[in-house]
Amino acid sequence: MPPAIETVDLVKEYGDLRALQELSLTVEEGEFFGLLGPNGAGKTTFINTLVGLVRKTGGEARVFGYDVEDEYQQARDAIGLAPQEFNVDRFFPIKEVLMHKAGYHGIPTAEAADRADEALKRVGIYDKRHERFDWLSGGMKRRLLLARALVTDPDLLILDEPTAGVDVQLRHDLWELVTELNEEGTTILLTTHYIEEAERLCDRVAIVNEGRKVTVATPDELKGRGTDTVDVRLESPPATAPDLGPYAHETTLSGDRLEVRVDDGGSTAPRLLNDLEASGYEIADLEISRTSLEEIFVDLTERDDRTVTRSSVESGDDSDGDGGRDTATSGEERTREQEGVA
Ligand SMILES: Nc1ncnc2c1ncn2[C@@H]1O[C@H](COP(=O)(O)OP(=O)(O)OP(=O)(O)O)[C@@H](O)[C@H]1O
Repeated sequence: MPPAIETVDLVKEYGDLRALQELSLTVEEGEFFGLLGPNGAGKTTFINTLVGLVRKTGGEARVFGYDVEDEYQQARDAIGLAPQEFNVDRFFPIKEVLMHKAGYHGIPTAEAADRADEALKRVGIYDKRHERFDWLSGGMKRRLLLARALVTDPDLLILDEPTAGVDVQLRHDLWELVTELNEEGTTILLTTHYIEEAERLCDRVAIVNEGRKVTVATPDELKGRGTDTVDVRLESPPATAPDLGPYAHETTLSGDRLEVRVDDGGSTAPRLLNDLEASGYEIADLEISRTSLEEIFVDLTERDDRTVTRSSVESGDDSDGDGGRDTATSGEERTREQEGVA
């Protein structure tokens, strides 16, 4: 079976701007894969290339072995996309929105109606099926985007910041639902600013920055690359920080607290304690803090205007809007988007 997503040296230029720079990524079938990166890193461009909303400038992109341009329909039929922006026809009852979507993918009307009901039940807004999109709350709109992505029963579900701006309850509901879908065999590509979300859900994550792949790893591997801090409280602190072995990358003493940066806090702490005790220090307390994925992410993508959020605080990125973007979008790209084919 070919990979769910395979890109080789993928390039996208918008005029002078290289939004994707030789980006090669492989997502295996059945994976829950996270795409992380600061604002403007190229995540949405990557997704839009896969679903045919953006025409690549160079390189290759395949979905389950189908070339996203030469075999557009086969590739597109395998994907369910819940986009970042609400690109939904506002004037139709939401059940019809879902039926139209199924229709684009060649699903007959009666079956489309059943699938629409099923998808709306699955995301928990079946009782709203006769209402228009505009009348839904923000959280329900997010649920609807997911239902629309599910109505074609896709093998690859792409979620572009699905929990941006939703409340904690809905975030947890969505996490549960996408975990279930993944367990049922759906491959998932998720972009998110919430590090906690990637850590909790993803088998592997790719960190991208300025259109380039920085790294691909499991969340645990990534965390393993950071340094931990062992925080020791000393009974009778010395005037200056003690000299420790080369395992201590940095040693800072403030009052009775000695902070030591090491590669792996769990395995280094006993040695550190021994060394301190052998030098005559009495230890009152010890605490190890692991580097968070967020810190690693920031290290890897360091920029002045980065936007990374850890909690349920809105990242504010929704406001980057569409202003000016369409100028670089071809007529065909725009038409597909407006038709809700995305
Ligand atoms: N249609 C377009 N025309 C011109 N520039 C564009 C267009 N779409 C995206 N860009 C630019 O390409 C770069 C990558 O944008 P993209 O939206 O893919 O990033 P992103 O990682 O999804 O960001 P965010 O996290 O803010 O959604 C940015 O510099 C953006 O301004």
